[in-house]
Amino acid sequence: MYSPARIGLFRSPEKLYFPSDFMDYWIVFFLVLTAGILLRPWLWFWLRNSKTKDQENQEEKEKKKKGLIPMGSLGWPVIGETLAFIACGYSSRPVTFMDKRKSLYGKVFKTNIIGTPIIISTDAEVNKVVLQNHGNTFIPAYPKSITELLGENSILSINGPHQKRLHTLIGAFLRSPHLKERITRDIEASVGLTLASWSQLPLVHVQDEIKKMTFEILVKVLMSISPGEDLNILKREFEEFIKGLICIPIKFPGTRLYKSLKAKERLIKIVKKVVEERQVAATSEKCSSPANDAVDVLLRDVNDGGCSEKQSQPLDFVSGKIVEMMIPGEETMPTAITLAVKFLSDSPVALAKLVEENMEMKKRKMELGEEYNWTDYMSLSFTQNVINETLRMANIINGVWRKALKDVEIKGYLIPKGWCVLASFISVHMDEDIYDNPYQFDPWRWDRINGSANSNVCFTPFGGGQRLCPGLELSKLEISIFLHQLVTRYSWTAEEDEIVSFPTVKMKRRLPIRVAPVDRASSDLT
Ligand code: HEM
Repeated sequence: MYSPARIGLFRSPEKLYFPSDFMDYWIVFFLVLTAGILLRPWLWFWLRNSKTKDQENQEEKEKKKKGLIPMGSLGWPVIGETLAFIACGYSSRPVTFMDKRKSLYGKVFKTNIIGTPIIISTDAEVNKVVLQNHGNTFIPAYPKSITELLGENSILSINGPHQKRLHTLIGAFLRSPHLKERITRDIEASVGLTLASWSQLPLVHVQDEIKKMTFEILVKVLMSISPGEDLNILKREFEEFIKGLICIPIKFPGTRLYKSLKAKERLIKIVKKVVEERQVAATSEKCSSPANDAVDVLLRDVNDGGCSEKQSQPLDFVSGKIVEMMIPGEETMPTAITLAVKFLSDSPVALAKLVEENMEMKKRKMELGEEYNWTDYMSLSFTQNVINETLRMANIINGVWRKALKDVEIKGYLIPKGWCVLASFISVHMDEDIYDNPYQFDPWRWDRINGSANSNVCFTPFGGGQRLCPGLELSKLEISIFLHQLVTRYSWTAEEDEIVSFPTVKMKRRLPIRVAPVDRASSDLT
């Protein structure tokens, strides 16, 4: 509140009557007016100037932002550069799309695919930052049909602490020596029966036939179901379900998406029966032994109060997660094995070395009268080189799509909020500045590359960072066992075939081969 005493400087204390107060007001008014008149030009200039500076800063920021957005072309309205992208996918060099733009705009560029403006990174370090995802800036971005089929709480699309928790839980189980020891016997049995049946057939299409085996092993790991009628029904429903992963996202009776969603409901029902039986057994016996399968792992977690927000329907939650975990393993494993057979069929020198290494171990084991341990398979260094080289060249998951939740700057490139980024693994795997003769199947290159393949930012067939594939070690073990039995007990001849990369990696003719048993122990190794 105004108090005349505060301006006592302008009056004597004895003149404290109304006109004096009135004068005080006048003096203040006069001073303010004078100051206002004198300061006005300066104020006007200052305000005008500072406004311009704000604008300038804003403009500067926008300019800088624009300058940082990677260069590139968004192509035609709506379709963007989709046609060129798909055409390259169907060719024998799917990476041509990226290579062409890389040479025009640099390692990170923008484009537009299927109506989505997207930044593609062919730079291993940028990919690493995207995969590490510190600060949870990126979320997975899938086509609409996939998000519809997965549901919003799927392990493949959730983020933050729940994703981390589930990832750690599943990863710890899939990497555990207990599982690997136990599953080694199951894998050996499945591979043995599969190869024996192949040798009875005049012609085998590896890509189709191997799926029975890999699915059988996957289901064993996830819920301990053995071959039989239940497994056959499960397989049928699962195949119907995944047909809709890449389809037009229209959902009404008769459409592909609708049929797949119905198959998912039936699939969850079958899995839930297994989960319910296991829950009954779990409550009747106190279990302290290590988990035998993923159902055990998830049930124990929900019973211990984990994943608290899903506690209202814990058995539905567990069943849903089991079905979701079938997706990443179902297609990738058969493709990896099929392409290993393809590359070895075309590389007799590498095959001879593989036979030699595996026969040495087989003879040693026979002499000692020992069973194989999972570590025996993983210790075969050339076999591991063959697997790494297969995964590098096969590019089964050619990259991952993410969406930026805010503006992110990586290595001087800006990924604006709301944009998608494709971290392209295939571009790095086939980059001749990183790998000499990248199109040549050369397992020996892994001896020349310093450091482990598992910690190499230029080698990411299993992704990396927060979402690194939890099935990595299990996959390598399964492929090792398959290759061991194939090359130590059988020989094969493959018919001509080609790899196609769109929409997923496949053999054009499903890789037809003829398999025959051989007794290598008593014959020459080559
Ligand atoms: C050669 C075989 C395989 C390849 C090449 C492969 C590749 C990948 C890749 C690249 C990712 C990361 C996806 C992303 O970042 O968005 C991933 C995630 C995943 N994979 Fe695999 N995978 C293989 C086998 C398996 C198997 C056998 C299983 C299960 C037993 C499995 C389970 C998973 C799961 C659950 C995730 C999601 C992890 C998460 O988002 O937290 N994968 N896989």
